[in-house]
Amino acid sequence: MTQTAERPLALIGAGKMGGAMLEGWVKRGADPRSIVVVDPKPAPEMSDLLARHGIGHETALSASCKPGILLLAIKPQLMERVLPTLTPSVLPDTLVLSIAAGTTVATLGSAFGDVPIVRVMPNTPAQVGRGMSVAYANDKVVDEQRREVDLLLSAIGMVAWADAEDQMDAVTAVSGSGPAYVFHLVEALAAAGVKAGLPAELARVIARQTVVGAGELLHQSELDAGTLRENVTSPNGTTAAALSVLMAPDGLGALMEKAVAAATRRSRELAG
Ligand SMILES: NC(=O)C1=CN([C@@H]2O[C@H](COP(=O)(O)OP(=O)(O)OC[C@H]3O[C@@H](n4cnc5c(N)ncnc54)[C@H](O)[C@@H]3O)[C@@H](O)[C@H]2O)C=CC1
Ligand SMILES: O=C(O)[C@@H]1CCC=N1
Repeated sequence: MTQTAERPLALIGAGKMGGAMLEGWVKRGADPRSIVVVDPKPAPEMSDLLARHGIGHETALSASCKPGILLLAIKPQLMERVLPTLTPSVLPDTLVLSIAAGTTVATLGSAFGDVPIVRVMPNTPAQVGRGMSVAYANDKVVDEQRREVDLLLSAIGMVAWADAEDQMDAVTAVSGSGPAYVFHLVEALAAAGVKAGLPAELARVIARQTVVGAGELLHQSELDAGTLRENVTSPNGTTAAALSVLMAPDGLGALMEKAVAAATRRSRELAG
């Protein structure tokens, strides 16, 4: 991170997502003096992390603090109330980053004026350095600032750039919310194992480890997901029997399409 004690990164909201990003940066050795956390009510684990690493914490951003980067990680519904309180701290060269679902560049611009703004949609695996972040920049963002954002986000996972702001709603639905779908898959697989006759604890352990192992294999392998799926599937075997259900016209594909469409719609609604 290139932020300094004089122009720190101010993290506004150290909850589940802002906290996951912070934890990712701390694990990568970020200089605690270059970060200020603003949260009126951080979770106890977050307060511990801040204390352990000597990261400054305030309940409101002090007027004297002029962050180099202002990272907004509060709920979209709070933006209208909180943004005006931050305006005095934003200088013309402050880079405003927002991870809020739905909150548009126009909304941020109406609070802060003609400043560089980047919307970022991260996800919680950032906490362990395996995040997926997609960024969209307004036309005030210069190449050096794009590199700065790349550097910041690549420290906690992969980074991609969207070239149109309206793509951010579908991005939110796929990668922002996506970890929840995978965690639900673990829950559903374990529940199905119980229905098939397994003790609950054994079903929980094997469902979890199967997703962990498949994710790690996907991570380490050069093969795409379809090929890795085929490698499990013996002709006329057990996997083929299951996939004939999951890949039926009304199977997982159709369900996923409906789920992603619902999340995309909700992201658009949050824009107001
Ligand atoms: N949870 C996730 O997986 C993801 C969340 N997001 C976005 O991140 C944002 C935060 O979501 P979560 O972390 O899940 O919510 P959260 O509720 O866990 O965290 C929000 C934090 O903001 C703090 N806060 C409330 N008022 C504040 C104020 N005036 N100033 C500073 N901090 C304040 C709260 O105390 C809380 O710690 C949302 O806009 C959401 O759309 C984006 C990607 C993924
Ligand atoms: O559920 C939400 O609205 C946020 C945005 C993406 C993940 N969590």
